[in-house]
Amino acid sequence: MLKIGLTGGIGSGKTTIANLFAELNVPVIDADEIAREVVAPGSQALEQIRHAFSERVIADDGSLDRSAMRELIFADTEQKRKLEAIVHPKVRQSILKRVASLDASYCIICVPLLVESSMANLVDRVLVVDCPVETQIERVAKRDRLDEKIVRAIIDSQATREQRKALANDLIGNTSSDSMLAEQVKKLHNLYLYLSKRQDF
Ligand SMILES: CC(C)(COP(=O)(O)OP(=O)(O)OC[C@H]1O[C@@H](n2cnc3c(N)ncnc32)[C@H](O)[C@@H]1O)[C@@H](O)C(=O)NCCC(=O)NCCS
Ligand SMILES: Nc1ncnc2c1ncn2[C@@H]1O[C@H](COP(=O)(O)OP(=O)(O)OP(=O)(O)O)[C@@H](O)[C@H]1O
Repeated sequence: MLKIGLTGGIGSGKTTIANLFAELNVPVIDADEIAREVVAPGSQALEQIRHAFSERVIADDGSLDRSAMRELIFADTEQKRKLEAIVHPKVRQSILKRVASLDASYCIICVPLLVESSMANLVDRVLVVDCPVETQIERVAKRDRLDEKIVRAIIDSQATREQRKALANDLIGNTSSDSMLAEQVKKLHNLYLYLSKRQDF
C-alpha cells in the first residue's frame, strides 16, 4: 500500500486537508491523535512522564496537563527532547500497527513532525501543506486562544517552510480561504490512485 505522509507547520491546515481525503474514503492515520492516546491516564507513557517531569505536568484528574507541558517544552529544548523520547517511539509503533491493519490502495499518515523526527521513513511520498507564518499564527491564536508568543515559540521549534518544502513530493498552498482545497485534494487523490497501481512508487 502506498503511504502518503501529510505534514506542515502548526495551523497550516493538515487536519483540514486530511478531512478532505477522508471524505474520499481514504484512510487517515493522525499522529497528533495517537500522541494523545499513548499518554492517556493509566498508560505506561504517562507514568514515564510523571517520573521524568514530576507532578507539575499532571492535572488534578490524573491526565497530562497539556497546557503546563506546552509551556515547559517550548521554552526548553532539553525538556522537549525528553518528552519526545518517551512519546515518539510509541507513536511510531502505533502508526506501523495501524498501517498493517489497513486494506486500501493508499493511506494518509498525518505527522506534524515528519521532517523533524525519524518518522519520514514510514512513508513513500511526502505531501506538504504550506502557508505563511503569519497565517499560521492567526489561525492557531483564533482556534486555540493561545498567546501569540507561545505560537511563535512552537513555530520556531519546528522545521522551516523551506526545510519542509525541500522534502516535498507534492505541495498544497493553503494561503487563503479560497485556496480551492477540495480541488487540489481531488487531483492528488487521482495521482495517488494511479501511483498505487504501480509497484515502483
Ligand atoms: C505539548 C503537548 C502536550 C501540547 O498539547 P496540545 O493539545 O496543546 O497540542 P497537540 O498535541 O494537539 O499538538 C498541536 C500541534 O503542536 C505542534 N507540536 C506538538 N508537539 C510538538 C513537538 N514535540 N515539537 C514541535 N511541535 C509540536 C504540532 O504542530 C501539532 O500539530 C503535545 O503537543 C505533546 O504531547 N507533544 C509531544 C508529542 C509530539 O511530538 N506530538 C507530535 C506528533 S508525533
Ligand atoms: N484555507 C483556510 N481558510 C481559513 N481557515 C482555515 C483554512 N485552513 C485551515 N483553516 C483553519 O485554521 C485552523 C488550523 O487548521 P488545521 O486544524 O486544519 O491545521 P493543522 O495543521 O491540523 O493544525 P495543528 O498543527 O495545530 O494540528 C483551523 O481552525 C481551520 O479551520
